Amino acid sequence: MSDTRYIFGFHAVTAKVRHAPDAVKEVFISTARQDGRMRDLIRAVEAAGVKWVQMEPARLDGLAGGAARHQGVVARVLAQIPYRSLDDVLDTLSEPPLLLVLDGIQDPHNLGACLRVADAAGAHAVVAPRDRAVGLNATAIKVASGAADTVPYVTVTNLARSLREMKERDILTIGAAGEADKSMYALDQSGAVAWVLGAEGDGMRRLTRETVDVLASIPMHGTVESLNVSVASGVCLFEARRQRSARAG
Ligand SMILES: C[S@@+](CC[C@H](N)C(=O)[O-])C[C@H]1O[C@@H](n2cnc3c(N)ncnc32)[C@H](O)[C@@H]1O
Repeated sequence: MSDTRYIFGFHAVTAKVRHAPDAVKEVFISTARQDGRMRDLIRAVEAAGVKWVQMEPARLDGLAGGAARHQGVVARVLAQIPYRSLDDVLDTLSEPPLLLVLDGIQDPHNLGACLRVADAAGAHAVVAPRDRAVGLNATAIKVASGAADTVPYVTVTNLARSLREMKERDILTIGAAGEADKSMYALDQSGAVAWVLGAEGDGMRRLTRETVDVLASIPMHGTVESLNVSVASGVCLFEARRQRSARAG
C-alpha cells in the first residue's frame, strides 16, 4: 500500500478533493459538526467519489497530531506530493513567469502563508532549497488554505544554480533586502520576474545575494526593522502584478 499522511482544515481538504481527488484516500468528519459548510464539503467529497466517515472529535485531534485546529475535518492522502521541476513549470507557461523564491524558510506557518499569497498574486511557482528549509508539512498545507494544491512548490538542490538558470531564461531575479538602497517601486517588474526572499532570522544567504540581478527594499515607514517574510512576499508579488496590468493597459 502507498504511504499516506494526514492533512486537515476546510481549505486544505477541499482543495485536495477538488484538485487531486485521486490522492485522497479517506475523509474523516467530526460527529460534532453538522453545519452547512460541512454539508457542502461532504457533497464535494461524494461528488469526487471519495469515501468519508464520521469520527469523534478526540480521535480527529489525534489524527491531526493535536498541533493545529482541524475544524472538524481531516483527510488521509497519498504521501507523495507530485513535485515538479522548475523546467516543467517554466515550459508550460503562457505568460512571462512570476516566481517566488524562498531562501531557507524554517517556519511552516510562513511557508503556508507564502504559498497562499503566491496563489493570490498569480505566481507560477514557489521555489525553495530542498535542504535547510521547511518542507510542505501538514501545518504548511493547512495555513496555505488550499494553495499547496494550486501553486507548484518546487524544491531544488542548488538555489544559486537555479537562480542562474532563471537568469538564462531572461527572468529578472530580484532579492528583497530591507537595507537595499533601491526601492522596489523604482524597478521595472512588468516582465518575467523571480522575487527572492530571505529566511526568518538571517535573511538571504550570501551566495543568493551575490547571484540575484538586483537587491531592492520595500520602503518602511514605521519603527519595525523588517516585515514578516509572507507579508513582504505579498507586497513584492502584488507590485509585480500591478505593473504587468498597467503595462497591458
Ligand atoms: C523577517 S525578514 C528577515 C530579516 C533579516 N534580519 C534580514 O536581514 O533579512 C524575512 C525576509 O523578508 C524580506 N523583507 C522583510 N522586510 C523587508 C523590507 N522592508 N524590504 C525588503 N525585503 C524585506 C527579506 O527578503 C527578508 O530576508
